[in-house]
Amino acid sequence: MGNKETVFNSSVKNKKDSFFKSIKKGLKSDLRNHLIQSLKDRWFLSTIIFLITLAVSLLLIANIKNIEMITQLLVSKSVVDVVSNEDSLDKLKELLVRNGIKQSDIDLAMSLIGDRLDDLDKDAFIQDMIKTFFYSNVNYNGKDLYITFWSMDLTLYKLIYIMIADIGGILLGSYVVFVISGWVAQAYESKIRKQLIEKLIDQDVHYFSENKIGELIGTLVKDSQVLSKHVKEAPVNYCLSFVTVAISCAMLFHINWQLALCIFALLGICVGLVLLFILITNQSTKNIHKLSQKLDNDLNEKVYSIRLIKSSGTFNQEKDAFNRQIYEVDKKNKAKLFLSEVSNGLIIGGIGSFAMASIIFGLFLFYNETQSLISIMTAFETGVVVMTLPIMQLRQVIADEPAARISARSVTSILNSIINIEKSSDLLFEEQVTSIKFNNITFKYPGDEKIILKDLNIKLEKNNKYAFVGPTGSGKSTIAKLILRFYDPSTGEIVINNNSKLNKIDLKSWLDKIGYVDQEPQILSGTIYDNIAYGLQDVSEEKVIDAAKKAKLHNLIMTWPDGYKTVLYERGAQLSGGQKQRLVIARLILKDPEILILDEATSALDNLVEAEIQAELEKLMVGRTTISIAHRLSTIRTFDKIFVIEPGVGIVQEGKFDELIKAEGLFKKLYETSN
Ligand SMILES: Nc1ncnc2c1ncn2[C@@H]1O[C@H](COP(=O)(O)OP(=O)(O)OP(=O)(O)O)[C@@H](O)[C@H]1O
Repeated sequence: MGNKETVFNSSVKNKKDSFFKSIKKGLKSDLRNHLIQSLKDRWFLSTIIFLITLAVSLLLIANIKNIEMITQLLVSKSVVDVVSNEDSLDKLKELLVRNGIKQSDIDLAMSLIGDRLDDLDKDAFIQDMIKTFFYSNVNYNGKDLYITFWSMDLTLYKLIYIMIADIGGILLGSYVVFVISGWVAQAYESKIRKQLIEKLIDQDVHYFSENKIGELIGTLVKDSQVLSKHVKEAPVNYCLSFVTVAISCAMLFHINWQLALCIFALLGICVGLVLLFILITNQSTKNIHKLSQKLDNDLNEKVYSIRLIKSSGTFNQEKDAFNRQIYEVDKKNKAKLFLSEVSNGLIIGGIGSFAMASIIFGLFLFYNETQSLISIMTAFETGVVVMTLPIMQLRQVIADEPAARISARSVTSILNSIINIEKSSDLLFEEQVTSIKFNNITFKYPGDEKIILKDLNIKLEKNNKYAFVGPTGSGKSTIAKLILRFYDPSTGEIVINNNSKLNKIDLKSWLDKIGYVDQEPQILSGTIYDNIAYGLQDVSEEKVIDAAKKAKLHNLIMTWPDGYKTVLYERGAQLSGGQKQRLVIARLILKDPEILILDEATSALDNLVEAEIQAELEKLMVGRTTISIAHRLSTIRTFDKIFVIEPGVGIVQEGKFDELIKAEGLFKKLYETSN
């Protein structure tokens, strides 16, 4: 028994702790930081938003007083109407007779006071009657009923004009506030997108292996939008609700504290329950977001590998897999609605029916005080409606908050991600590259224990052609990636011209000297002209055309109706493998780099096209330092030095093609198996 109790107590304690933790976390959330930052960024506009929101709240609240005064004047008007009516006395006599008073008694009474009635100052009588039986603040001057408020004599018509002006002010104020907060949100969304793009472009290559591209794009597109929508709506609505509730609370307590206490106790219960259900649904919102992110990512991946799906005939398999995922998200979303919509129900059904609740409370409290009932209740009704309007508006903001919180977290996690490879430096590399030296390089991919390169010591010199060969996975491409600084070595250093450490020099100034061809030619959607000139500023049209001619691409381009303005599809989908490689070579020719890094540049081509492209590359290699990673050993016959790498061992042979082919070893084996 004691044990059970301890377990129960500790589980209650844990739940309590996690409840308070989630409240604390909520207060310190990334979302809150984003909201504050967005307001700080546009502090002037934010101040205007705050002031106009304050004014709108005051205008809303002014209606409470207005309605109270209008009701008082209307009730008083009925007194004036009755007393001023010439027939009223006769009607009163008829009424008395109908209800059992003798006509003779009435005549006797009238003979006693009848003459005096002619002398009666009717206006003073009406005034007195209203003040005695109804409202002490209502005055009558014989023509109009009015209430003196802040030294103004307010008649019924004046109050109606004020109300119309008030409504106009609320409309205009709300419109202006939402336009301005839209600006603030739009500016923040653009800023966030800009920062995300900058961060992702600056981010290390490794980051894109660790994080899914679909999720990153989702954050860039979807999360920044969700966040900006929240930035647009949350501050205005919270501010409007807070100010309106606070001031109307003061007014309602001033009108009648007992009734106000009942309403605010009810409001407290509803708000508490809404917050509780938001916290309860938080976890399922997170789970759904994760599932949706996975769906986005898979969709992105599958569209990217559509050729694989088409060629493997896995259409139905893929459709089924997606349908399953969509069904799962759908099911979870529907299940979540049971809990999440309780908040909506509470706001619409609970807070929305406060006006009715106030009538019920009012009836109990003022059953025997009819006059109080009419004016207090009318003012109260208005007050409650005014107070609940912004809260109803806040409903959507509250419903969207969990999703906005997750989006804020995704955005923040990208923005706060650490970049290990420093790209900019004061040390610009402007001299010619005479040597690249690998000093005791050991390399492991980040987060991976496997050593890919161990104690690597090599020197690459100007105008020579170097090749790296070896079985698959031996680390050839990794060497190219280290020279391009996709990664920094785990230990050891790469030294340029015997005096500059590669990780200390400005990366752009270094990459300006390198032309890199990947296994998969990198082609962007855009015109063929822009693709050739990619990354270069101020290149003349003549030079672009000249480069295309040298890469044997010009004649093909001229057969297209739009010539150099032809827009390429994504990844150059309408080009053949050979045409893509020629485009990349044209880009290299135009860039005219000192160093060429060719990572299996021709491996995807057939023999005939490969021979043609190889010939273009050979021409390009003249007078440059070339680093080639080659599977086809025939392409490196004329190279100055070939490094042979064995996986897990490192460089096991080096020398010229003719020397290596004669020696017993890995190179000979590779050569024999490739033929
Ligand atoms: N981003 C990465 N994260 C972790 N390991 C990686 C990463 N990229 C490559 N590797 C591993 O590093 C090793 C060397 O890869 P690398 O691409 O350099 O080999 P390679 O010799 O160029 O192979 P191939 O001839 O097949 O292109 C491989 O075992 C590979 O699995």
